[in-house]
Amino acid sequence: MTDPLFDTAVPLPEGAHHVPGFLTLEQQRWLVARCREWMRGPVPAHSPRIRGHAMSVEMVCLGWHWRPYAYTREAVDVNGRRVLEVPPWMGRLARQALEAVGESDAEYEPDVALVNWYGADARMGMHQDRDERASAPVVSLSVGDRCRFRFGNTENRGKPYQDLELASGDLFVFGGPVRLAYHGVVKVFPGTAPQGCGVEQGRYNITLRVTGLEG
Ligand SMILES: O=C(O)CCC(=O)C(=O)O
Ligand SMILES: [Fe+2]
Repeated sequence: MTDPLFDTAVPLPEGAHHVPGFLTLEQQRWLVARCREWMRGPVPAHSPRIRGHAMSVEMVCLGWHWRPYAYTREAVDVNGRRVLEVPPWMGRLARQALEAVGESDAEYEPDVALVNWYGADARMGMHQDRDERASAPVVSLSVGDRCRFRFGNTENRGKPYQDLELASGDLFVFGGPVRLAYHGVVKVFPGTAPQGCGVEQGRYNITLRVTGLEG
């Protein structure tokens, strides 16, 4: 189980917020069903390749297709199809998320969602979300197994960083002064997904962002 002291011992920097249990189990199940649909197509889930190496996550994108390191409307590195739009309910959910962390923004309209699937051995190296031109916050939702999430500094991949656990239903937001903080997923803890979340084993993460791109 997550020790509540684990997260509260060191406060997160200004602009970063963690809300455990933001999504109900019912919302989690519903989101998982949508993720599974999106992963079937029109652009199937794939593992993006970075300098010749496939990432360990499987990803599907809505709104814009991300590949290292650019956004396009068509999945040029998969099957060339145009990605699905970000559904309006995701925008509403993102605005609720910002409200929940005290960063209400009625204008927040994410135009891209990256949906990542982590199997038992998947992880994500320290990186910045920096292919967006807009400075709006990133809204991240997790469902399934718990993971160790590393939230670092804006300068480099190394220390100082904070490790926290993201569990099923958790919300994480980073914006403002830490919008470009390095972050990554160090480890997924297999078999820790709660009953009823829609996932037996593995982890979904959805990040909602504003690209600031046109076209
Ligand atoms: O899985 C996570 O919690 C983080 C995902 C992430 O950093 C990304 O998609 O850029
Ligand atoms: Fe990221």
